Amino acid sequence: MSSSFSKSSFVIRVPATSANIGPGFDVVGLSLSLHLTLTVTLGEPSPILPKITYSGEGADEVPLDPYHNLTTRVALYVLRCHGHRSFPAELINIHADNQIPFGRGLGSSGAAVIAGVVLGDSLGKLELSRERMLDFALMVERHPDNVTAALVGGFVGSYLKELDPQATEAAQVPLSEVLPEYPPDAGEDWGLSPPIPPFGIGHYVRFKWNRTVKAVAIIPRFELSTAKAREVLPEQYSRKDLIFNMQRLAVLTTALGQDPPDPELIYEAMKDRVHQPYRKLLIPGLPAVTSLLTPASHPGLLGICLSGAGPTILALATDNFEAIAEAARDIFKREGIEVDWKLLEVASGSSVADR
Ligand SMILES: Nc1ncnc2c1ncn2[C@@H]1O[C@H](COP(=O)(O)OP(=O)(O)OP(=O)(O)O)[C@@H](O)[C@H]1O
Ligand SMILES: N[C@@H](CCO)C(=O)O
Repeated sequence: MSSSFSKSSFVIRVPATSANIGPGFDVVGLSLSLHLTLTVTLGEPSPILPKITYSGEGADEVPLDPYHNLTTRVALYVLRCHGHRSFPAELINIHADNQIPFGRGLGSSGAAVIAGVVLGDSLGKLELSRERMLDFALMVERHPDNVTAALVGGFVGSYLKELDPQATEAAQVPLSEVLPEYPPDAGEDWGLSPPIPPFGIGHYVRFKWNRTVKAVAIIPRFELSTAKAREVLPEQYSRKDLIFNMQRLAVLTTALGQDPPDPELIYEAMKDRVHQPYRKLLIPGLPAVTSLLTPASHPGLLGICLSGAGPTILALATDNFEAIAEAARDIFKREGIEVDWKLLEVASGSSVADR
């Protein structure tokens, strides 16, 4: 990932992601072909704060003040950790064009965070490694599945490393210290002592992916915040349920790379007992969609699950995409829920390019 400041304009592109893929709660993520694209314009140094313009998903609700927008707040965090007091004076405009719907389980916040880390890296000419970028992202979004897949692309598994007590404390500082209220009150200095991430918070590996497998995203027309969808989960699980998920996850990570893919194996391996059963209360139609659509009823279907924290449903398939999506639409309709659907490919990770 290159970052040069001699460019007058550059473009950052970050994909959507689907986390969990059934049993891999907070562990696996898949990058998908919807993007958050930032076009960054540099010019003559100016004391005026950079202007943010925005189009696409979330345009009616996203803050355009660089001190309040998630992406620019994260960029400022990265810059502050490297001795910069504020945005560079040469930063004139950031245009964000976003295809990733907010609060639907397609990793919009993870993409915004990764875009911010990459932006901070480029503006500060930091040349951070991907591993170090992940450390910064994990100080903001603390489950690694979405941000890792958005950063590196593909079908990815990740874990948070067990750090020594001092580093553990450093990695767990409250979010309000990582992304403080900006700007400071008049006369106050926000200083140059933001919480620096420890090194190596997250580790990841990319699994094989069979390119004939596509993702049908069935997207209900309502938002569900990740925070709300995590609140309904229990603190503890039975041994039986954990073994159920681990057995399936171990099979799934290899099964989705095999050629040809085995629908019987994958369908069962995408079942989950750790998060989906609890989230059905927030997503009417979820149990019906994940149980009534099968490879027998819809040839080409491989498996079906909740995408991230929901409410989007992800169907992995090699064929029959429209019939799968329309069948899911009918089930949601019975619950009074309208949906949109998109056929998506597995995408590359985040990138920076000259304009
Ligand atoms: N491009 C963006 N720019 C600024 N803020 C964003 C952007 N995208 C998302 N956000 C913020 O993230 C929030 C959505 O995050 P949330 O974690 O609830 O859902 P999600 O990331 O879409 O879903 P999931 O984490 O389940 O995949 C939005 O309401 C908004 O505040
Ligand atoms: N693993 C996370 C992904 C959502 O960001 C969850 O399911 O809550």
